[in-house]
Amino acid sequence: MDRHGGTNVIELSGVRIRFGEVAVLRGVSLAVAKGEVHALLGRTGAGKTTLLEVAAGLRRPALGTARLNNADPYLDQDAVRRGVVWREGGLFPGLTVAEVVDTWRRWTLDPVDPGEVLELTGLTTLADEPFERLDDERRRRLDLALALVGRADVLLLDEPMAGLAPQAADRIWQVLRTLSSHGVTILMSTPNANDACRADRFAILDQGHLVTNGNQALASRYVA
Ligand SMILES: Nc1ncnc2c1ncn2[C@@H]1O[C@H](COP(=O)(O)OP(=O)(O)OP(=O)(O)O)[C@@H](O)[C@H]1O
Repeated sequence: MDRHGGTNVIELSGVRIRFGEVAVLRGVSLAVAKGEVHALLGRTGAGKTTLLEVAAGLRRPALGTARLNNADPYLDQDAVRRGVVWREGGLFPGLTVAEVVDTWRRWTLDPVDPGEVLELTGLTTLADEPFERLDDERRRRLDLALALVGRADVLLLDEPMAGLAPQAADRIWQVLRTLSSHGVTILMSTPNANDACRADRFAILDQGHLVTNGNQALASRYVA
């Protein structure tokens, strides 16, 4: 049971993935409760993106199971509204922030009101700004806004603070906390021990194994 009295939204059990001779995930189990922010801490190449791909239903484990709201995310794309943000977001040149959101909404069934996503991500005052003028941190917030357009219940975020200065990373954390307080479940990867320690819980991915219930002392050994 999670802290909202429901079951876990994300559940991975014994997940194994191998690329040729290389075993990247060697039996990884992980559960994330509704409204929880869960970090995956690991060095470059540890397999964090691969794990997020499994949770997003983009990759099927050779062994083990993945469940989002009790459904297989690979087979049942509609069981849960998921928003996924990879490190290289792809957007539309020449548009303002509001136009980017509007364009995205046209591709989405039953999209959220644009004002709502801009407010949740703190972009309301930047609605008329050409998105190319946004700095890295605001671009990340726009990526989050787009991920939310489809009423995502689950966000899978690949290194959402990568390359940001501490103050800019704080701003992203504020947005994640707002989303979590609205019941959005978040699984994010990070190579940064400090960010991992700011999540509700974190787990360390090391040599294909997940060390759950990571603590701060353990995390500091894994700083990238
Ligand atoms: N499609 C693929 N084919 C072969 N090897 C792959 C493939 N995708 C990833 N890998 C390898 O699997 C390992 C884990 O990659 P992954 O991208 O999941 O790690 P990561 O923890 O996200 O690291 P990074 O921060 O570098 O992205 C790496 O050694 C990578 O080279």
